[in-house]
Amino acid sequence: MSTFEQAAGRLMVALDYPTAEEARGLITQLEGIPCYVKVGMQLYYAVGPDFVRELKKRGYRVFLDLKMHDIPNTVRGGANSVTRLGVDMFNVHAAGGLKMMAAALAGAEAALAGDPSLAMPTIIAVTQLTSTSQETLNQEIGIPGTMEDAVVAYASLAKQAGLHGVVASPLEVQAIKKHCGNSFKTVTPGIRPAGSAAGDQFRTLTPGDAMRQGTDYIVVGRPITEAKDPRRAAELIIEEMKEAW
Ligand SMILES: O=C(O)c1cc(=O)[nH]c(=O)n1[C@@H]1O[C@H](COP(=O)(O)O)[C@@H](O)[C@H]1O
Repeated sequence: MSTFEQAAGRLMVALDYPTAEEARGLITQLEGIPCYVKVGMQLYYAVGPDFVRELKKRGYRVFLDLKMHDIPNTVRGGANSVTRLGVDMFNVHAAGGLKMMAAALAGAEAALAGDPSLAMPTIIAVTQLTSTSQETLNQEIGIPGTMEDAVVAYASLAKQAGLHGVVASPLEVQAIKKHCGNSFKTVTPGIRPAGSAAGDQFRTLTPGDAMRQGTDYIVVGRPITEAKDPRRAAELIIEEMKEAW
């Protein structure tokens, strides 16, 4: 059985806000809970790298979720910049291909070579967004076959590129671990505590069920940020994770 702190360390709270003030408001409410925080495009495009530096100064582990997807040279540069910023984790789209993912790793390595005080961030690839259904995958995106096969194929490619793990739904965790090994990290959004609205998420599980699938981290946004009492909502999620350990 895990402790509350151990379980909290595997929760990533999505700071999906338009201003630093609102993000700080949530952080203040979650004070003392040793969770990861995720800065995504809404907050980063509004407030930029200074807010990430502020989070690092305050001792948070930061997942910078910018989902890079561009030509290899551009992604190498982007990965270099975010590594120099000192983030603990960042992501790219696996759909960018092997060379693009390898370029992300090379960009991070170049940053480390230039500044030995930096640590290698965990670099992960988005396989298929958790808002994507089987039907959307086949009919709109144009990838045939099952969602699980598509996710596993991208995960295998990410591993081949030297990345450290993937973003996927909790429903695919077991297949990813089976094909890529247990130490290959899975970061799973699409988390919905029982009774909470799915919203635009399609491939979902509860926090407890996601942990039982063997995921490394769960990502939670609105079930915490839109709760009447966000601290209580986060505590209940961590308790559920802890029970399922
Ligand atoms: O890379 C991500 O973090 C991500 C990938 C994915 O496939 N699905 C997904 O929901 N996310 C992010 O995870 C968070 C989920 O938020 P909620 O749906 O509000 O819990 C959002 O910040 C999304 O941008």
